[in-house]
Amino acid sequence: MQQISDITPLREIRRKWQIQGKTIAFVPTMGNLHDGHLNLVRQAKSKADIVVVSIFVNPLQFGPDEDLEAYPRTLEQDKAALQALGVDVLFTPHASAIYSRGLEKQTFVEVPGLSYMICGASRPGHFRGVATIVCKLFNMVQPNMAFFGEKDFQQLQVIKAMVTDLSMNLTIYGVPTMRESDGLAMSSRNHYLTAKEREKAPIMYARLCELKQKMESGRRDFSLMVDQVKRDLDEAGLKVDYVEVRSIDTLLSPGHEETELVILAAAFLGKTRLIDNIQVSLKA
Ligand SMILES: Nc1ncnc2c1ncn2[C@@H]1O[C@H](COP(=O)(O)OP(=O)(O)OP(=O)(O)O)[C@@H](O)[C@H]1O
Ligand SMILES: CC(C)(CO)[C@@H](O)C(=O)[O-]
Ligand code: BAL
Repeated sequence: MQQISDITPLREIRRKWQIQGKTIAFVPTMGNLHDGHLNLVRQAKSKADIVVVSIFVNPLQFGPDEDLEAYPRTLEQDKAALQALGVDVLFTPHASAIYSRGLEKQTFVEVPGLSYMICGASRPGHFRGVATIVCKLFNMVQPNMAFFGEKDFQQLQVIKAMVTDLSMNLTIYGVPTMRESDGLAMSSRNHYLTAKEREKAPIMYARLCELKQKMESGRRDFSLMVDQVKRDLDEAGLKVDYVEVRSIDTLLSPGHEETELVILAAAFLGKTRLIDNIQVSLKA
């Protein structure tokens, strides 16, 4: 595996692969890799000749009071894991090269609508930061396909909308969420949890699973059931940001006829913001 931090050598190797007729898969990350990330890499390897992974903790997607400084950085450990999986290139750009004119002057990409709701309402500017960095990374790596986790479901929808709206020439794959054995979605931010918080954390997914089951068995009083989930999480000591039932494609509130839904939730457990989601089909 080759580690590249500058854009020029990345473009050179990209040109070589192009001449050789190789297909290129890309997995963007912020590092501190766990099995959820590694599973994206495995999927990427199964579909393309070449796999490029990026590690870049993107300042543009963090709010002023968020955890940019504290975000776990574990490059050596990450490199060993990616090497073992047979990744071809690890791209680790520096912020000064990515945002060479400074964050304030940076041209940005914003996907309207989808970026302002749910997580976007709680984290203003977050999805603008995500869309901008992903667009820039796509321009640098020029992949044929890119892989994103369903754990960040709204992010996946924002990226798909950006790719469609800007006529980008690549395929986006969503990969199911990898979980710990007690159901907690794997996340780099789980490291912030104290031992006591870690014990409580699986309750969010457990309540989402129960809600899904009730919906699929015919109950249609979504808002009453959502309120109950919020109360349960609150009683368990989580500070709920949102629990929402949305249409899977648009992430808008579902109409009566819609059958393909997603339940999305975010809550603080101490200082840690946990997010999760589960897909629901009312057809069955
Ligand atoms: N448990 C998981 N299962 C599947 N994909 C995941 C999982 N966790 C993260 N990903 C995906 O990995 C990619 C990189 O995510 P990121 O580096 O932000 O990791 P993270 O663990 O989600 O960290 P964070 O704590 O910032 O949410 C994204 O596409 C994300 O959706
Ligand atoms: C897609 C991403 C790498 C962009 O910084 C980030 O939002 C993430 O890790 O999910
Ligand atoms: N996994 C999404 C990146 C973020 O929370 O900033």
